[in-house]
Amino acid sequence: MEELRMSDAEATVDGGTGVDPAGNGAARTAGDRVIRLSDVTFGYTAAPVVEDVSLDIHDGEYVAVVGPNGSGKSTLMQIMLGLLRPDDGEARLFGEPAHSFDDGQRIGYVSQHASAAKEMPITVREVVRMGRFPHVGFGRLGAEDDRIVDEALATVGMADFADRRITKLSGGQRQRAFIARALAGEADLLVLDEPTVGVDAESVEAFYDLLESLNDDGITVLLIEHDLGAVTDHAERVICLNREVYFDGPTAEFVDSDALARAFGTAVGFLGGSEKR
Ligand SMILES: Nc1ncnc2c1ncn2[C@@H]1O[C@H](COP(=O)(O)OP(=O)(O)OP(=O)(O)O)[C@@H](O)[C@H]1O
Repeated sequence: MEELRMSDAEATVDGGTGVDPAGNGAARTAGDRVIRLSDVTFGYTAAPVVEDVSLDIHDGEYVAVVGPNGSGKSTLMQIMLGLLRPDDGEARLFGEPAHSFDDGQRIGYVSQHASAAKEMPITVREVVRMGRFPHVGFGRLGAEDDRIVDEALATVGMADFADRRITKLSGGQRQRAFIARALAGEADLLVLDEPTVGVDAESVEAFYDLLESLNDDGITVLLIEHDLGAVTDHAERVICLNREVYFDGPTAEFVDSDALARAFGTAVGFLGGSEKR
């Protein structure tokens, strides 16, 4: 899937109950809810691949979605972002029905497939400048936009690579460039679908350190991840999915639970550090 950019609308929040099934963010209010799924069921055919999922994700959280291959993680993500509409139940994004949400500047999307931009003969700076396009329409970028682009490049440690072609970067550098594009767009929700597939181990660590520091700065991070070590090292909350939600709560509790084994239908142990399973 391509990077997702939506347009500009004042975020509204529902006046919901603030119910927090995961027990996360108990002190938070309904006002800072980013995503709400209520009894969501979806199937590409008659058989559901996501069934009866209810959860809230709040502003500033760092949430990882884990589960076996084909367990519905990407589908769930697309429902959250309004790209797929539930057959039953409701998905809300920044308080609006997800399918009609159109605020491109609020969401940055990075996947292992990254973007068609990675094949294009353009520089890192040009990729990052794309993040400003929703802000200036078809107009030209001004000095303030360039300042924001430079700041985004510096934040992800890519200032020295600004004039390098995106095709000449390593996988980890390329993902940093796409994060910078999201930052330049002033996204406050970063959605990442297995962003480090094909990225070398050292860069993976640095990449997760970067995500953590962005999260510390207040950006909400929602991550689909196969690397359970990265999840346990970095995410504060885990949603374990296999069609249904098997676990939704703090990472430390997930590690001690049998949710993973139940979701995978087999005994699965945690691997340390950033080892892959
Ligand atoms: N566009 C589609 N049309 C029909 N079936 C689909 C489509 N996309 C996914 N599926 C099926 O839906 C199920 C869930 O797929 P999904 O990609 O959401 O799982 P996932 O957990 O993200 O998988 P992976 O970890 O392998 O990427 C799978 O059985 C998959 O084959």
